[in-house]
Amino acid sequence: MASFNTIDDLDDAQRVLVRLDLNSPVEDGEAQDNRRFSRHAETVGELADEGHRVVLMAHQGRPGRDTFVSLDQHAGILGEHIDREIQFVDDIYGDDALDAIEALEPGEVLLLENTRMSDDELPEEAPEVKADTEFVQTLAPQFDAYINDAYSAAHRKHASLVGFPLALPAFAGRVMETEYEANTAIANREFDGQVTMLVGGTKATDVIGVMETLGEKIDTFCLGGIASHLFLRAAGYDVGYDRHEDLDLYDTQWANNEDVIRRLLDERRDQIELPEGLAYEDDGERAEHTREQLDAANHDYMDISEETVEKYDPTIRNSDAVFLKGALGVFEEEQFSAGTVGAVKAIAETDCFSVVGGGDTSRSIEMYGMDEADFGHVSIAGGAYIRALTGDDLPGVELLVDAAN
Ligand SMILES: Nc1ncnc2c1ncn2[C@@H]1O[C@H](COP(=O)(O)OP(=O)(O)OP(=O)(O)O)[C@@H](O)[C@H]1O
Ligand SMILES: O=C(O)[C@H](O)COP(=O)(O)O
Repeated sequence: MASFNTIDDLDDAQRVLVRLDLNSPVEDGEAQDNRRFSRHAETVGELADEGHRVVLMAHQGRPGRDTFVSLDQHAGILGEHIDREIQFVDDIYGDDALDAIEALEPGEVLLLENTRMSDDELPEEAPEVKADTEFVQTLAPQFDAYINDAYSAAHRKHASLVGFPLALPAFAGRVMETEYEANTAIANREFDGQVTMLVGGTKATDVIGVMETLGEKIDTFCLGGIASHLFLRAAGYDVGYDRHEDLDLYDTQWANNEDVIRRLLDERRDQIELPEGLAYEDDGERAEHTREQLDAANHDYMDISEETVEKYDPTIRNSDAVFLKGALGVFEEEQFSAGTVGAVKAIAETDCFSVVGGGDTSRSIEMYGMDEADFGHVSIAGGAYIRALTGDDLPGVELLVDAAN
């Protein structure tokens, strides 16, 4: 097990810069509370109680998406979880941010604006390049220590994740510690019987990219969400194309993954279960198309069909281990929840080891009245947890380990 320094190793009364992952669902412009807030509250509360001056960084959404919003609401939500005021400044490393940081008293907490509003945060680049950005070079001198608590974003090489560990003494927060331990232990575990992975969500690139490596470990992949549409497109069905100019869900991910999808269908076809059909909205009601009826130009497909739910059910129930990454449909709308809820309920009712991962996907457990105790591990990480399953290092974690050595 790799070792890094944790907040137990911090000196007293430090000025600390803490990277959280508060990336949340946004409905009608409003950030929704979710378990990322309650989990990070432990780290933030502890640092404030210890008398450190605490400055928080986090991202929200991706530029161009409707989830790409300010973090002003996040400060209030996190504050409720730690029962303490969290100040917010709509700036990242300009004068307003520096003044607010300077004015902090011991035990006070300040949240900076969405890191992805700085051009220096994205794209993914080497840590040395990120450490040299104005973002890191301006903020780092204001602090004694950098704490990374964002395990669920540790697979990204963004400035706030990989730049600061080269510029400041670096430590792991409580969420980083517990998620890293749980996910690494799971990645190293051997399972005897049937191992199934349910793959869905919108971030098809994250899941398809690791399916080839995981193909040695996983017996069956059951597909839903955007990944399933791209596999159906490769199989010749009329789905998996962008039809809204402002929403790039399919075509870029298709271009980035077409070769892998075709290779997987060629070499691992017997391990991959695809939807028999998909559901869409017709006059406010749920309606379904079989694969042959799919018609991408005229419909948004929001869930796997009922027949697909029935097909995946015995695969799940006959498994000794089940991993879920990404919702199988838009479960936030009840009429498109059948795929995700059907799968999650089957996992909960089966005597198997299970992991439900993903910031959004893990919300389906509370939303549909299920009990977290019925799952082996509920991770607030999605992309990072399946990357960890492949045994590959996560850049954000690697840098913490390097810092400790
Ligand atoms: N057919 C679909 N069309 C549009 N959205 C979908 C579809 N199927 C699933 N989704 C959405 O996918 C979202 C969850 O997947 P996402 O890829 O964002 O992963 P996540 O669980 O948040 O993991 P991570 O932590 O990696 O972001 C859900 O909010 C759900 O509404
Ligand atoms: O929600 C997540 O998985 C992390 O916050 C990373 O977000 P990203 O996939 O937009 O980089």
